[in-house]
Amino acid sequence: MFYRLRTDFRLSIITLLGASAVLGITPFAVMRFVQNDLLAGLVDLFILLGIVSGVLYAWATGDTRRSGLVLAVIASGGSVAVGSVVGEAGLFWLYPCLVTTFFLVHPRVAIGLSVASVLALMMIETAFSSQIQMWSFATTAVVVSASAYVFAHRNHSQRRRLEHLATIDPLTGVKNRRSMDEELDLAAANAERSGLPYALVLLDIDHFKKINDLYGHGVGDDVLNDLVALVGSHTRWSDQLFRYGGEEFVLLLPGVDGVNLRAVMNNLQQVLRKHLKHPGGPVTASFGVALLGHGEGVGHWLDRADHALYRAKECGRDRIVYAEEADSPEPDLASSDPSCAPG
Ligand SMILES: Nc1nc2c(ncn2[C@@H]2O[C@H](COP(=O)(O)OP(=O)(O)OP(=O)(O)O)[C@@H](O)[C@H]2O)c(=O)[nH]1
Repeated sequence: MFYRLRTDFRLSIITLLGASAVLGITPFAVMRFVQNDLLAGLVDLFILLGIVSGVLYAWATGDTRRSGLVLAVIASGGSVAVGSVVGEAGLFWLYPCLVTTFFLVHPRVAIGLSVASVLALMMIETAFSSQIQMWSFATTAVVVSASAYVFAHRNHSQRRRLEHLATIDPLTGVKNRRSMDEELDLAAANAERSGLPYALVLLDIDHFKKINDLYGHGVGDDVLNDLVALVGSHTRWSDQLFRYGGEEFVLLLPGVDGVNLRAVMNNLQQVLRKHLKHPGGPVTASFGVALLGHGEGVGHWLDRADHALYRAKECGRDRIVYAEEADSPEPDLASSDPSCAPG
């Protein structure tokens, strides 16, 4: 529970709104019923039930987008209703609602809801005791909304930047190993559900250390970037490339197997052979390819691709090796005697 609150910002705001509603509105609802003010009591009760249902829905489904919108509408509409039923004492509820709305929905929607709430209250004459009070209320509501907008917008862009930094390899701009783990899990789940074939390619530049040693790290970095650009421009938009570490990459190919997979791999190998270069000549790469087996775990899938890559290196590099089927016995690397078919 605490983990979800720590990692899901919108869920934490929704929960805070729920807790504030229960603690803040319940005493007023009780008081209204005790004072026989049925209408105000029912308004409070409906707002309370609406907010609590929204919070429970968000926790049960994880759909904080939809529940955030519903809660923002309930909170804004509720504060207008309270202001019109109980008059100026109810106006103060709009301020916390204005602020939380900006953290629950997209800023444009929040602006729309805030303007609509303030205008609605201004049109309901019973909400204010004087014109001065009405305009003071409108002005302060605009100031609160503007501040909330700036803060929410900044918070949103910083979170997006952090997410980007956490998932992208800074040198090459492709996704890093962390996002790869997530995407492979998604691929395995999707394969299980839909039966779509998935191929995983471990791609490792040959003798990369020599390139660094001979020409310097800058040239090595350029080779890595060139490789990423070449792979990107010779694969489909649905294929995904990840930097696995150092000079090793993972390419995830959905929807290909059999002859098509071999055609894709041969084409990729030819492209790299032809276009990937360092100042002294061509750069080659070795490939380990594994098709996801039925019900196979991601770790096992990666291991099979890794073993295939190991064999490609053992056989002299610059070649593609296809892993055994997932349900074949594990190749014993220590004693393996790879049959080195031409690459
Ligand atoms: N320029 C550069 N080099 C890197 C980067 N990350 C790792 N390396 C280097 O990549 C080299 C990897 O060397 P090895 O693991 O020996 O692999 P290799 O020389 O390609 O040999 P094989 O894979 O067996 O063909 C090391 O020298 C690392 O310093 C990077 O971001 N930029």
